[in-house]
Amino acid sequence: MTAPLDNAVEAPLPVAPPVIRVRGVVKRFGGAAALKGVSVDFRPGEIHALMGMNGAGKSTLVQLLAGVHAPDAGTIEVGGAAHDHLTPRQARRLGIATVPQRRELVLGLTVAENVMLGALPGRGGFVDRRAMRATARDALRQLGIDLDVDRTVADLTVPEQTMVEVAREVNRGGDALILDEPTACLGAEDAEQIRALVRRLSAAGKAVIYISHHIDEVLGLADRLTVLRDGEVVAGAAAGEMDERSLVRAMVGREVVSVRPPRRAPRPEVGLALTGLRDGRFIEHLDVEVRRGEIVAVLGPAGDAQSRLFDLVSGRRRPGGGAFAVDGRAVPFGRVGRSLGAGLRCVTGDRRTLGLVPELSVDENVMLAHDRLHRRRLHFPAALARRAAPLREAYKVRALQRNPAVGRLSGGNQQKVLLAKWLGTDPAACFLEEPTNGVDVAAMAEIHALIDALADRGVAVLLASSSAEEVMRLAASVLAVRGGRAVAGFDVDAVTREELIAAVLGGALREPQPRPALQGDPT
Ligand SMILES: Nc1ncnc2c1ncn2[C@@H]1O[C@H](COP(=O)(O)OP(=O)(O)OP(=O)(O)O)[C@@H](O)[C@H]1O
Repeated sequence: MTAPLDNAVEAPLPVAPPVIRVRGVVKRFGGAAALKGVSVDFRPGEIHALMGMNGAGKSTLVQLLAGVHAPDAGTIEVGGAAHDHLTPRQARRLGIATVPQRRELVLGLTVAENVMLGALPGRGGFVDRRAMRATARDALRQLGIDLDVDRTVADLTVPEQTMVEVAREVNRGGDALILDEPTACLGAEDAEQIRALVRRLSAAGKAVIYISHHIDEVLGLADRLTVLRDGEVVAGAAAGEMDERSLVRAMVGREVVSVRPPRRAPRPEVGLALTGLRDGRFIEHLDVEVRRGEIVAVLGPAGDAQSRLFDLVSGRRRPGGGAFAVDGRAVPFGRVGRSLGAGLRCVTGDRRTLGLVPELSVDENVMLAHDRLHRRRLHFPAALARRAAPLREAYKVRALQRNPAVGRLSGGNQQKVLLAKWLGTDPAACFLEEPTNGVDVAAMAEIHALIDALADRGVAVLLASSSAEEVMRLAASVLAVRGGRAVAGFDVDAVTREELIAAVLGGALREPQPRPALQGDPT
């Protein structure tokens, strides 16, 4: 997007003045600073990536821009006027629009109605549907989005829904668009559609503020990078001036190396067995056997069988047929208590709605499963804190306050709480759905090491993932699924990443995550 910088040879190209200038902003939560004097400029026509580890302050910064929080010090200058804080309404009026990770659309309404939400054209007290459809069509066309405006939003794919939301924000006058991990959990093709839209936004002169943990993606997309660490800007550069290594170093403060331990021979006992599993729609037929001490992966395109498998194995839904057993004992489907009693722990990939209770504290969430299993009802805060402390430490849960509501943690730290909650309960077998969703490069290496340690302790680990890198890092064998049916089985040491991707669906797997350098001897 921007011309390569070669200041030594040529005079720098004129750069557009910033649409937003952030100067020295400080934000404290309960006395602890999430942002410690951050200054950064966002320019029109520029894709500006905000990078940083979990809890670095990225979301807090964009929340100040969107008027969700007020800074404790510093200013936000928009279009030349300085503000010591913005309200959400002001931010929107000034053209700052946010497209959060979770879609904010009315699913039962059409594309046109959603694009025009809040600005429906009226005639004689009625909505002028013709004008509404025409304006929506035009708004989509201007962004190069090819969608039928009469379709119901519930029927759209996830990337199509993201596009509708972006179109709505631009139609409402958004000049600076904040996109928070818009490609998280998307397959490669869907993610590319979103990136193409982002490029069109910047070509149309919009300032794009892009939060992502995907290093490859950011290096290929962004014009400018700002790295936050512990609430401070530690690097700011044109994208061409940083590579994967310098970016990881800036984010983490050191190199990140993931050590893959030699794979131990699993024990002979089968810890978890799924036989002939089918649910009529997402899973056609699945047989999987995981021995104690083994990690077996089910690799499929993002959104394919993984979450349905979680629903079936965890007891949320009953399948159309099949059987499952833990440690050789049959467990009835749909009976959460029975499968917990048998020693199976299932960790959802949807921490927000299924995994955690956002209003409860970190300690309460960490101990929730434990206390349920041991039928504990009384919670004396000091005792709870004492019991939660070793798990918080093992899973490196970081928060500004000692024990905030879990909903206040950064996304990656919420993921660590979820893993601690279930895996700290001494499982015989576990099912992990996308366990490193939204975590940073360092946390990913730590979580992978914790999963290795589970297998070392003899736990049977079934991993459902849409990341070829992740399954190659963790599993000994991989079952590739496509359309809910197992299409091939692989020994990880005898397959390449490309072969895995080809088996699943020619590139529809999750985007490569930040990749810690790998050390170790996969025997
Ligand atoms: N409302 C809040 N109350 C208390 N602490 C908060 C609140 N919002 C954020 N924090 C804390 O501020 C710090 C920065 O969080 P933030 O969500 O900005 O990080 P992030 O860089 O977006 O991380 P991630 O990549 O995990 O999403 C974290 O320690 C978080 O727990």
